[in-house]
Amino acid sequence: MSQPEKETQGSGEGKIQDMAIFSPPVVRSGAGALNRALFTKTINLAAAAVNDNRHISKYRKELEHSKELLRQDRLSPIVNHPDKTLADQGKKCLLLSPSVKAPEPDTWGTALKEGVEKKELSVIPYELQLNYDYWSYHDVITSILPEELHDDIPSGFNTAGHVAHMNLRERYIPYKKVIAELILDKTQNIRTVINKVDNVGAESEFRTFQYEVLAGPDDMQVQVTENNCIFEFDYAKVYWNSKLEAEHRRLINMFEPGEVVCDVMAGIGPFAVPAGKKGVFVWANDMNPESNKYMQVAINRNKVSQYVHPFCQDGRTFIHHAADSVLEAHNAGEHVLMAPKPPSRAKKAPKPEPKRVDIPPTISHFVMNLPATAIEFLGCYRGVYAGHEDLFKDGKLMPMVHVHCFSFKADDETPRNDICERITKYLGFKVKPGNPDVEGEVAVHDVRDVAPAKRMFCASFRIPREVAFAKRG
Ligand SMILES: C[S@@+](CC[C@H](N)C(=O)[O-])C[C@H]1O[C@@H](n2cnc3c(N)ncnc32)[C@H](O)[C@@H]1O
Repeated sequence: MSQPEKETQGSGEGKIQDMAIFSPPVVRSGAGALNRALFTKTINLAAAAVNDNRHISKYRKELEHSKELLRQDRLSPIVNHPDKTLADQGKKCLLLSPSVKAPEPDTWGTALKEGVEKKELSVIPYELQLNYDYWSYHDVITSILPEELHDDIPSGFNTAGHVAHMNLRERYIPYKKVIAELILDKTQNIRTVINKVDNVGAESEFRTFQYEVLAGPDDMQVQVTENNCIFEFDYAKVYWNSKLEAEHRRLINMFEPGEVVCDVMAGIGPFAVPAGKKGVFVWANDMNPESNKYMQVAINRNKVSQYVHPFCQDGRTFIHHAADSVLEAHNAGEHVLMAPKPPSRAKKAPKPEPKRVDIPPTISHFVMNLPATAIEFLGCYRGVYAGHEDLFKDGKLMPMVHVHCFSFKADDETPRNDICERITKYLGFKVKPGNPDVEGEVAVHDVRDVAPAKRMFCASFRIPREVAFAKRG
């Protein structure tokens, strides 16, 4: 087993080599448990003992300027004097670069020499103690993993509240416990580390995954804040991806207060709940009963129940159902009363009336974030407004669909053309890349990388009139 290392300074080494003395001991102790004690190291340096503390900042500046001061991440160059009696009197030292040797005045620069001549400084040896807490995740893991695994060190993970979710590659599996403990130690607010267990074909229709707990308690009940809303949920039972926050915000920014949005695969409501908070009516559906349950929790927690209506249906049937039930709600005069801003105390103005906001008759946006298959649901828009041409007269725009999907990673038009071909096939209407406000044209937004050759996109287009007003089958 490797032992804690004691490193001494070589002489006449280059700067890069000097700084290598700050790397952690190499501890290739295998895949077992993380032995933090092995990461203790003593580094022999020189220090400038400052005789009068009033001179500290002057010499700190001068030695920094002459590059004799130690500059090392996460280390302050000002330390207590190594002599306990002097330290108790408050005496301080400035740590010096490894190229300065205490017993060799010819390694001292002018600032140091002048300070010594004036008897304001003395150059002394200094044993710097570093331990496990000092080194970063990357430092420690590099010293544990064998060199052949250094090319692709696992460093990224998804988080959901206090849970770090890894997707470790096969060759790092023997080190999974060590990696997880390190992540726990070196990442603030992480209490549990899990690894996705790859069972071919086991990916659930609700986009949840099988996992194994690598470190910390098996506690998947998490709380996250996204787009100013709080979500509490069981990460083992519902879909959540913190990397989608910007995409959620991008679409939410397109929704206007008082419009209706239909989120066909809403999950626990990361589009719906913040949209509701800005006064958008949302028909929010998810087929997973657990998502529906936690969406209700988020609706209550964020006080958006007037605006966000949760449903638990198959998205395929929900598209027609939503269009019909929004129209019914409108016809029934459903509305919200918005509390007015309280009048300023100075003015004795009468209390303003609450503002009435009616549910409009039609849906302005449909959101479909189920990238693996949502395009295949597009046939369900056929007849969504059958017999309701009147609702879209006088220049009223047709609803906009935002459908998420995967395609190839390429700098040219290939992914856009591929997506439009698939939309054409499932919508039953010829579309091409272009301006989403023009019938038959689609704007394709590049959302994020998901795999080396695969990206996630969002295709936005208005439902063609021929599709929306077709007879229902
Ligand atoms: C990728 S997640 C997206 C959830 C949410 N929109 C978000 O951005 O986090 C897809 C969701 O679709 C739901 N789902 C899967 N099949 C469905 C279906 N046929 N109808 C409605 N929802 C479905 C899953 O339960 C899951 O919550």
